[in-house]
Amino acid sequence: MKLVAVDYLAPNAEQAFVESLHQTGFGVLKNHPIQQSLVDNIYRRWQAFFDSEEKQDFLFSKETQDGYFPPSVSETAKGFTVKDIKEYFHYYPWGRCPEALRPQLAEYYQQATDFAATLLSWVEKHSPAQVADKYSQPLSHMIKDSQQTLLRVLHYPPLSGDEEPSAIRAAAHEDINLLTVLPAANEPGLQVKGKSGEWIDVPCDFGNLIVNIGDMLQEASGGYFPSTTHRVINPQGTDQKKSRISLPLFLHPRPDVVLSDRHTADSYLKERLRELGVI
Ligand SMILES: O=C(O)CCC(=O)C(=O)O
Ligand SMILES: [Fe+2]
Repeated sequence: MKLVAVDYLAPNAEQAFVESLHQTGFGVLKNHPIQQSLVDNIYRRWQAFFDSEEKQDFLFSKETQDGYFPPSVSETAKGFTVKDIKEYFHYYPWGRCPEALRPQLAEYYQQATDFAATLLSWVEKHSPAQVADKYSQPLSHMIKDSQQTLLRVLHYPPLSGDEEPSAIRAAAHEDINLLTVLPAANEPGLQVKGKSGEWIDVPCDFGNLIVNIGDMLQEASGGYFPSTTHRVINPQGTDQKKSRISLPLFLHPRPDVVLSDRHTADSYLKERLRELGVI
């Protein structure tokens, strides 16, 4: 299995991108319309936030799940017992955020959500008819006016050497949501699991946009679009001293959206969050 960046401006971009999502659960886009200077700026300013003690003033709320999640409470992936080596901030337009950082994050959230709606319309248009028949409404409508779409600012701190031996930055997992949109991080490390169990580096050239299928779209498409396992590995050598920042946007349907015979978005999300131990 190989992941190749699709040129957003190429005439066959839509088909090539959706085919990559079908084959691998991942699609990588270059020359896409999301403003790279905005992403750069967010990486820089949030690095300063994570380096400061100000973050303690924005501790997350267990009820609403917005705010700062310190390393001591960060996730343990399904099936693992050791916590990931990361801290993160959950941004929702209605949630807590340092005011000085809000305008940029709000702007990115809007741009990336709008672009995701376009990508979902590509997915729908290029789904085989028997797959598209399963969608309870157009995919791009499922996320319209959703209050659940989550922008996560992730900071993987430099390694100190006294991490638990088996801990990694993000243990192998699948995303819960419909679709994830992720600008290439400022350092490598993201890998996706291939069909024969091999780990493949996601092309992380600065400026690439990485898109992956989440469990909810796998559910809604009857498995045609696979929610592929991925992870973030630890850096080696002198790179151990470097932080890594990434910015996944997890597109969530409104809670009442029907995904399948078994699940609405809400019932699905609750089941998965309980498994993760965060609710
Ligand atoms: O940091 C990354 O590159 C990916 C993060 C990720 O997979 C996640 O938070 O679900
Ligand atoms: Fe993920």
